[in-house]
Amino acid sequence: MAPHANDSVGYANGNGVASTSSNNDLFIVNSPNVTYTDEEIRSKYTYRTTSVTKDGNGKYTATPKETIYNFKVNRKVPKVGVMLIGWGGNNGTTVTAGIMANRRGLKWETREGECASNYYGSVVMSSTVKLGTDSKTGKEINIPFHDLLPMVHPNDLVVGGWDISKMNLAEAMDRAAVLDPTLKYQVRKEMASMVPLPSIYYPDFIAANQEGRADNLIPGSKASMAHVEQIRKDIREFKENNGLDKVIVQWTANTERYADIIEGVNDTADNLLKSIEEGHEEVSPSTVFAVACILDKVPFINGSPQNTFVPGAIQLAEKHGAFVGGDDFKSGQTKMKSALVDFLINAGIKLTSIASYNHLGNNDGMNLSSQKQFRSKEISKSNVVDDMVAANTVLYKEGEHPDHTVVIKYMPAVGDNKRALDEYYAEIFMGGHQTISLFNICEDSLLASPLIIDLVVVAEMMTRIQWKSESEEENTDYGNFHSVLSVLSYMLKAPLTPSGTPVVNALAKQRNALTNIFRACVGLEPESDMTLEHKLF
Ligand SMILES: NC(=O)c1ccc[n+]([C@@H]2O[C@H](COP(=O)([O-])OP(=O)(O)OC[C@H]3O[C@@H](n4cnc5c(N)ncnc54)[C@H](O)[C@@H]3O)[C@@H](O)[C@H]2O)c1
Ligand SMILES: O=P([O-])([O-])O[C@@H]1[C@@H](O)[C@H](O)[C@@H](O)[C@H](O)[C@@H]1O
Repeated sequence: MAPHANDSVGYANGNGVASTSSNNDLFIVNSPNVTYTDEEIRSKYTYRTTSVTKDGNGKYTATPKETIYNFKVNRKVPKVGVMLIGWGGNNGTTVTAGIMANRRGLKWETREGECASNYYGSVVMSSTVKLGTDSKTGKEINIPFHDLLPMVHPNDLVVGGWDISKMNLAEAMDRAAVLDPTLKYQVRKEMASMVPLPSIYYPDFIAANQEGRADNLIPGSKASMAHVEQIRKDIREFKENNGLDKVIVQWTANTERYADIIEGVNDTADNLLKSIEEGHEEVSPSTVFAVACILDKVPFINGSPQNTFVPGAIQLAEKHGAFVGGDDFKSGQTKMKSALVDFLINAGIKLTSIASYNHLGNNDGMNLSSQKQFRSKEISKSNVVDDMVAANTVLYKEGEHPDHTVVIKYMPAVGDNKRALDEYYAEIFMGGHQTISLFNICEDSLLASPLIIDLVVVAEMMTRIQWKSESEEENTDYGNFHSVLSVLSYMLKAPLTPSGTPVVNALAKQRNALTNIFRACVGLEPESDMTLEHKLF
């Protein structure tokens, strides 16, 4: 893997600019459609699709279509900070300690022996993509995903954030009870020096059982934009105090209830701003944070299932050209579901029932023991099969779908080690049935933390990618991707997409979209897996 900014032979030299020399890059694309300078990679990419029309007899006509896009990637790897809302929680403390341990190359004793720091579970840091095939042997050449584009290295991330609990991160790490004591011991001093910034707490949005934690609050109400302005100030100061080029903000605080969508309150950008100005009680803390970030074009990602992005927030993001993404980290039970359902339905097996139960004992589980907060999670965990079912009209008639139930119970004894029990029931050939029963122990925060890292790295990368279509005037400026970063969907249960565009939950499709968009930025075709070179000879 190419060295990163802090290594002696840096992928990025002193001022963070990736060297022009291809020697420091793991690969260079040899194509007339790709050019490299000190600052940029530019590519001319032919996007091939198939346009389909249907005649009166229901017959389709498929017409291949080509659109040429020009992509521009800023190669300068910036100094990036991530501010977590809910920093003192299980995910927040775990991801912070994890980055710290990786940065220091820590090892620690466990019952199974010595364990070394790693980024397992991060698609960016621990998965590979196929670059191509060896020109001589024809064998696949796979490279680390992280080397596909000049991405930030998580070891270089500066972490901070807010929490309604004033507990320092060492004590909060103990409260989370996720990491091994022999690891905690090595990071304790540094973690103890980290104290979450005061946050905003509107009791009606999270479970009443969270009230005991709320001892670290920004005073006053959200009225007159006071909370928005405080959050904006917090982000500015974090950036200045740490000498950062960029900050990404993520919500990993507790699951909120859904906010009612009310005309005149949160249905438009102007109404939402006016409602916050007036202190309207139906604007949630997560939406207030989102608005604060949007106003300063700080990318904001929602790792929880609530509808933070009310219509007014989306409209505001589009108006400001700010990046937003969400919802709800896709960590364990649902990630498995989105892969298994994809496999079953694409294998022509008629899934007819999904029973999805889990119990867990962490604070998130306690918050979810309240019906309104559970409802937010039930929605995000239930909708994840819709696109796969709708795509197979052979198995399912219009509106037909498998039975699907989601149950979550709070059982303190198991802590963060969620027990997920699933039963998939399906019809198979000639009246047969297949029953798949899964028992999946998901150490929730150890599965979610790498996703927090991937969301930061990919979202930041997206701020350095611009595009324009070939058909536009030569002097037309490049533009950013749409404000709603649907490219983040692989890490999320309920992917947010631009209004009117389809929601894709199939895990393989999500990963292909992410990988192939990054490949296109360096002028490489999507990986088709046809391997005709091994079939036509
Ligand atoms: N595998 C996973 O852990 C996983 C997967 C998907 C989604 N999530 C979501 O991630 C979130 C965090 O999960 P967790 O296990 O870390 O929960 P947690 O309860 O341990 O941490 C949440 C933290 O948020 C703080 N908080 C609550 N309201 C706040 C506010 N308004 N401002 C600032 N801080 C606030 C709490 O004090 C707590 O420290 C939850 O919403 C959960 O549903 C987690
Ligand atoms: O990602 P996943 O394992 O399907 O879903 C999980 C839920 O099953 C769990 O109850 C909840 O506490 C976690 O926050 C997470 O959302």
